[in-house]
Amino acid sequence: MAELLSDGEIDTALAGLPGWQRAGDSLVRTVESPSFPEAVELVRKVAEAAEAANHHPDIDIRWRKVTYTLSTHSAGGLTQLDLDLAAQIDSLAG
Ligand SMILES: C[C@H](O)[C@H](O)[C@H]1CNC2=NC(N)=NC(=O)C2=N1
Repeated sequence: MAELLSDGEIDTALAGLPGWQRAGDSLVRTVESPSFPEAVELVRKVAEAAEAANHHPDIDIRWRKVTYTLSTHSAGGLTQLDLDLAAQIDSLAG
């Protein structure tokens, strides 16, 4: 099982993930797309990446704004799996 990250490790990682904020045991980013179909298309790509990694975000779709919430539920907090998925979402979101 992936190991929980320390507060220091999370702070260091967040310095390189400017769109993301920590909210307790989660990382959160809201991505605004130009339109609803484009927002859903991004969700589809994120879903593909998440399924390939077997690590899944919570996703809240509100018109063209989508909020991704990352946490490793089995570990009860943040792990490297969440940092990796955050970086993947960033690269898909552009
Ligand atoms: C059995 C399977 O490995 C687990 O249920 C996976 C699936 N996706 C997951 N996603 C996330 N975010 N946390 C998990 O603990 C998790 N567990």
